[in-house]
Amino acid sequence: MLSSATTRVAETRTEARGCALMLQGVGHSFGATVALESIDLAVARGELIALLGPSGCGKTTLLQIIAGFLQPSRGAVSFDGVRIDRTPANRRRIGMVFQNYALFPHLTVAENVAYGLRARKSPGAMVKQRVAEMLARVQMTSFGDRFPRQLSGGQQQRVALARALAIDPVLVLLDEPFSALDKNLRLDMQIEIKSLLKSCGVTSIMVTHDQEEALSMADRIVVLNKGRIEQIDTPDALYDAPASLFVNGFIGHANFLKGRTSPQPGTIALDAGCALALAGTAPPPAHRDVMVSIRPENLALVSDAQPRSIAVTIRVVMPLGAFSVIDCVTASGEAIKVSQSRAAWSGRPGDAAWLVIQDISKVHVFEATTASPSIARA
Ligand SMILES: Nc1ncnc2c1ncn2[C@@H]1O[C@H](COP(=O)(O)OP(=O)(O)OP(=O)(O)O)[C@@H](O)[C@H]1O
Repeated sequence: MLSSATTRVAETRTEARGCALMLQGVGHSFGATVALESIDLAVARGELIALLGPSGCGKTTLLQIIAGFLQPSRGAVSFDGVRIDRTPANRRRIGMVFQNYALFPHLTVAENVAYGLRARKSPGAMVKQRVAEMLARVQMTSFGDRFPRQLSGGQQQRVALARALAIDPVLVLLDEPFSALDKNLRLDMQIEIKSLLKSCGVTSIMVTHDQEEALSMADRIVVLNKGRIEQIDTPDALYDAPASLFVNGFIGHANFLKGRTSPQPGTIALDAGCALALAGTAPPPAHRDVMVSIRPENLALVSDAQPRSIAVTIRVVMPLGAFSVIDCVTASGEAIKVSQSRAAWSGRPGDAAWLVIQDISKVHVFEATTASPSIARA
């Protein structure tokens, strides 16, 4: 009979075989600074993962550990079930795309793409064929003889990706890949690079502090905060069911209103002066201070009081094309933003109005007092 330790090792190997990259208890400290606590993450083959979080949360440290530029202080990194945390970076077959592209300025586009293959001593004919293949893939065939300085930001980005993919990597790591591009080009490049990575079927991990970028690109997002994982989920699940107040505030826009749970199960008295009847099956306990999160698009402004509506005064109306963002204030002094079709609201600053919650099941309630608030879904 197997001991429990042996069984656990066997289970771990089986789990590891089912995914491309596995991090188990990975932590890192720079002297007294704990950059990463204990990260557990399993990435499936072909998956595109975004590491998302505010400045200093440990994204770059984690990426460097995966790339092999940094040895973790604790834990194990495996690829296809094999430990790689002692494998040097140049033997991991990982393609990197950096923030500033990091193309070699003295090499042509074709030589840049060929660089990793030549470093691996691939035969000349094979290098030539692979470079042509990669340049065609990123639609840069006619740019092979140019130097990086003769390219636009978007074109340099494509070359950087072609160079990363040329070595037929098991993993592609992208470090803030769009931050040097202007806003208009950024969305086009996000679409292009996502479809390229997906068509190659390569497993990819992208670091970003831009939540919209993570939401639009990734299959799953790892939200990091102070060196710890707050939540790993699909973009939709993170938006619709945030596991903590931090995730709720970090992903998308949210209004947070103070309130207190009433003795009747599932009822909350808002400081803003109305009572909410929650729709979920797990209401928070009675007599607790709570934070109620309501997304701006889950509110509608109306000009007459309705049952369970929140009385507000309009402060600012910001027309944003088809939609307007309307900034209001409650009688208790709390600010609330509403996102509403421009045609649906014609009020002006100073007007009294009422807010109606559109879908109570999309309202989230967090206990206000704990450092790591537990969620009670409305
Ligand atoms: N070489 C280093 N020496 C000491 N502390 C470091 C070093 N590198 C990072 N840190 C610290 O480790 C923590 C995590 O840093 P890291 O660069 O991984 O964060 P990040 O999420 O990538 O931040 P940013 O988005 O600003 O790049 C921070 O507190 C940072 O100050």
